[in-house]
Amino acid sequence: MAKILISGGEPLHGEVAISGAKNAVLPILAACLLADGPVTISNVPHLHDVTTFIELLGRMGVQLVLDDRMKMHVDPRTIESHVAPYDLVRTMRASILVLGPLVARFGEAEVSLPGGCAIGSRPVDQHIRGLQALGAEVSVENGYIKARARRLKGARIAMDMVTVTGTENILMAATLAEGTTVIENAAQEPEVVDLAQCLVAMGAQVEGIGTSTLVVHGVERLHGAEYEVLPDRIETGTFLVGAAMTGGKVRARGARASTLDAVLAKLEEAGAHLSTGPDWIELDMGGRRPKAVNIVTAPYPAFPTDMQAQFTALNCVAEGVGVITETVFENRFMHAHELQRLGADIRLEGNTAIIQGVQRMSGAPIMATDLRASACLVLAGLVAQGDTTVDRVYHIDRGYENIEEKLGVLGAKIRRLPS
Ligand SMILES: CC(=O)N[C@H]1[C@@H](OP(=O)(O)OP(=O)(O)OC[C@H]2O[C@@H](n3ccc(=O)[nH]c3=O)[C@H](O)[C@@H]2O)O[C@H](CO)[C@@H](O)[C@@H]1O
Ligand SMILES: C=C(OP(=O)(O)O)C(=O)O
Repeated sequence: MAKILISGGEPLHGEVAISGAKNAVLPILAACLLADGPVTISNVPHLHDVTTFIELLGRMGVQLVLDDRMKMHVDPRTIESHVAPYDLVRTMRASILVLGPLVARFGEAEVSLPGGCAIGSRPVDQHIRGLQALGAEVSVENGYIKARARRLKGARIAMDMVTVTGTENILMAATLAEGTTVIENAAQEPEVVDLAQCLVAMGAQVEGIGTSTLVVHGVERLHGAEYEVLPDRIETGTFLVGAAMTGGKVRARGARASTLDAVLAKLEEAGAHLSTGPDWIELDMGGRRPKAVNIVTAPYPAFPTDMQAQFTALNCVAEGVGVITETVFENRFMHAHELQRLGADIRLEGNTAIIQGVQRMSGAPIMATDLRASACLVLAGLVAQGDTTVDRVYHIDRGYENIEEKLGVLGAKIRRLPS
């Protein structure tokens, strides 16, 4: 298994280009199943999850071509299978996003249950309940969700909790339903907004985009379109935290500050000087040590759970005590044990981590357990004295494009060790 080796101690300095958002491009690729013509997607990030999604759509018969300008041309007209098999779904939860589009457009879908993963049990009951409310017959047999419907019918659906992919699945399904669907307690994440805007570009009628109530007036058909994926706010936040932890100065180019309010507020609280423009964010730490910050994760617009691990790493070397409370996933502190191996002072109490910042951490071999945990460990390696090797970095390739190259350009001493 490939590892990443980091020799800590170099402040990050310079400019880094932000890629398209993983959590936006995946639902947008799923939305292509709804169209009756080709869709062209630009700003597609080169990520392992994107490759897996392309393989999934390809197995269904969808034609996908990446041109020399990094635009993805998706032609769903050749689809011949409505099955998402276990071997692909198990490697990527987002595969569940084909469920709504398949049943809405083709009247049937068979999608493997994604199952639990490292950060929590992650059930899909809300996806199933929402489709049933739209009139689909849904059963779970032999590990597969099987859904059927002649044509979905609009309904009022109140989600029991805010779920990002749950909202996305129901939103996509509702675009081709007969009549109007109201989704209450909908997720407001920027990636949900991006998907909704892409659906509108394909001819969908959606009101309330960006609010907790989405109103979808079903249409007979969706057509092909061109759409540019929004920049990745979590990748952006990760580089900014890296700059803050190392006392450096980094400009994230192609970033959208409006999607990062809660994260930028915490970076300012940590002592960073921030400036923003229409498509960039610059963080200047001026060589200072960050101050510890308290964080409570929650659905957007509150602080994102996908940035929790990175701020846990920041608190490890900050001045003072930081308390981090994780309210979205029940098992998202596995990085804490690995950070302790570097000398971090962390006490876990249920869903809370109490972190006493230390003057310095020291390099050690550590192991990534999930995507954002691996990013957090790489950040910790940037400030730990000596060499840190992060094992199981396949997790990081799911969601970060060329992370070691991008950090290398910013001055980090980092390289990938082949397996
Ligand atoms: C591909 C993608 O976009 N992934 C993101 C998405 O994951 P994902 O969409 O899977 O996460 P959800 O928003 O659905 O999960 C939020 C909470 O709701 C629970 N839940 C969810 C659905 C359901 O049917 N039943 C249920 O109980 C989950 O277990 C969790 O505790 O949002 C998460 C929360 O912002 C992010 O961390 C992930 O990066
Ligand atoms: C948890 C994440 O992704 P996924 O939902 O695909 O597992 C993430 O992006 O941090």
